[in-house]
Amino acid sequence: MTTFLIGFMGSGKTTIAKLLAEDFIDMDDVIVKRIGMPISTFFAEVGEDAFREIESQVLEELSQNEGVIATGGGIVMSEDNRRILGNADAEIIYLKSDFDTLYQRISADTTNVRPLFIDKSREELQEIFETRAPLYEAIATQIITISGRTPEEIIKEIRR
Ligand SMILES: Nc1ncnc2c1ncn2[C@@H]1O[C@H](COP(=O)(O)OP(=O)(O)OP(=O)(O)O)[C@@H](O)[C@H]1O
Ligand SMILES: O=C(O)C1=C[C@@H](O)[C@@H](O)[C@H](O)C1
Ligand SMILES: [Mg+2]
Repeated sequence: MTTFLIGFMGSGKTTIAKLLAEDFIDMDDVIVKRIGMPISTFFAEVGEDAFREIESQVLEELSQNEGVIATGGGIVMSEDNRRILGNADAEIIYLKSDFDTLYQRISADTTNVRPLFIDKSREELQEIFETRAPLYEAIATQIITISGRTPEEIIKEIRR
């Protein structure tokens, strides 16, 4: 069985995946290895479109895998990606949150500076969030509200 974690930047996909399975796969890490540079550098030097193509390719490959997979926050933007996720015999867990919580976390996370955080204003990022939110909801098989809850509380609910 495959478990995909989906959700906006900062929703805790990587954090929760790590707690669910030691040998989890983080799509962003797979992509960083493949492109040989940080995602923010790739966005600046090659562009977001090229990133999205690689992201789709990686998703296609990983959809054959077993185990826990943390996806990139933008995975739901492509119809192809949504089809791959929908066709995979997989659990798709949406880590749902309000925008303010996410923005606070993204701003505070100095170890992982997201390219969209650098490039966009708060208002632009909120617009992206509002476009994506219904897409995450639509493909999820389980929706977990994460605001105000610890990672331990969240994995307890996922396992229940
Ligand atoms: N339940 C939680 N409560 C408080 N802080 C959390 C929680 N889950 C994650 N965090 C913190 O929020 C930040 C973002 O978490 P994480 O990197 O796991 O998100 P992500 O969904 O993988 O983001 P991205 O899509 O950018 O990869 C980190 O600093 C992490 O420590
Ligand atoms: O939300 C997004 O569009 C992104 C989220 C990250 O996981 C990375 O995949 C990248 O920074 C793009
Ligand atoms: Mg992550």
